[in-house]
Amino acid sequence: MAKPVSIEVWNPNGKYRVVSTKPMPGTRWINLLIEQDCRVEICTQKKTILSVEDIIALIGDKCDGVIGQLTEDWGETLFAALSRAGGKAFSNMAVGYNNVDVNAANKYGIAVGNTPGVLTETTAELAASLSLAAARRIVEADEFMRAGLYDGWLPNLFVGNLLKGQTVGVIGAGRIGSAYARMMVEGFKMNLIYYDLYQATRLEKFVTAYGQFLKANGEQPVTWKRASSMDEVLREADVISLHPVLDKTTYHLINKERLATMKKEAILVNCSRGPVIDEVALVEHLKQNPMFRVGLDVFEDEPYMKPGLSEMKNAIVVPHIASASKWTREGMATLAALNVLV
Ligand SMILES: NC(=O)C1=CN([C@@H]2O[C@H](COP(=O)(O)OP(=O)(O)OC[C@H]3O[C@@H](n4cnc5c(N)ncnc54)[C@H](O)[C@@H]3O)[C@@H](O)[C@H]2O)C=CC1
Ligand SMILES: O=C(O)C(=O)CO
Repeated sequence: MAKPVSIEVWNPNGKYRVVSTKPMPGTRWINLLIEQDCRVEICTQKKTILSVEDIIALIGDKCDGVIGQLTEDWGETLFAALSRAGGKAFSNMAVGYNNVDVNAANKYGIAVGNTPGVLTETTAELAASLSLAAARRIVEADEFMRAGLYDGWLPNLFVGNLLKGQTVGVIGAGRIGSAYARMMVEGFKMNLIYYDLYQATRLEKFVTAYGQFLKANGEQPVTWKRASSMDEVLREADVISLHPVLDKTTYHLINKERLATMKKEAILVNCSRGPVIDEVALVEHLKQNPMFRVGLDVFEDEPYMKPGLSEMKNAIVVPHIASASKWTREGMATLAALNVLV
């Protein structure tokens, strides 16, 4: 049995017991729960990733709902424990729910919620930031300055890629993929090629209208194409950003063979889930192709990186912060609380 976990309690006499496995930003989510007569217990344990045993200890004998995190393994064991404690709802503070076994939740009659929408623009902005940082070699250049290596302007110093007029490729043109595509098309006048199982009609209309606007103003219009396969995107695009869900169909979507079909100077960005890329194959590809660059927010064995990745100058790595804006994180916490109330 896991050791007892430390908790902070709000509204101790509330009728319903709701547990949050982590402190979350803002107080709105706490107030919403208190208004509905909940006793709110927040785990304050100094341990980033809670084990299944830790969470079972938190659930205890009586628990009406849990707000959990994407780092936790919400499968049969936890849903059985929550059901035994009388629980009726589980809310994942994330839009991605690949850590949740929805079938197990259904089996125990536990409703599952996630937090879509409030993180769309924030996540797309990080994907755009990584695209720009990779194209213009911002991290390498910053390290160079801090190391005191700059001794004057040079024609060949940190030469990168111009985005204007190049092609941006989006794989998974849902909420975030479409928001990212709009940023890159409108902000940098890139042409779009995308692959998704469904047609992104609103995105296509946006790019068409923007292209017409540019043309009417005497500028080169932007274009769009819906690719019939993912491979077409990989072959044609200069910057490729991955935004699909993680499931069986997208696991290792980017592998050794597919990396080999990409342009030698392409940029690959991943703000979806780490296992969408075969990270071992990626490290090898980065070694063999120094002009190929990546911007990664997520990793196959999070929080770890595959051997060799951290040494690659052509990789920018950030710790799963794509949705980390104050507004978004407070919004995610609010949605997560509303999910356990309905
Ligand atoms: N790095 C981070 O902090 C964040 C990561 N995410 C990840 O981004 C994912 C996408 O989020 P949203 O855009 O809100 O979801 P969404 O459901 O709107 O978009 C996902 C898209 O992927 C497409 N898709 C599914 N299977 C596919 C396949 N085999 N090939 C191509 N496309 C496929 C779907 O048709 C859909 O359009 C989440 O599931 C989550 O894993 C989301 C937010 C923050
Ligand atoms: O929401 C998600 O899926 C994340 O990865 C974190 O915002």
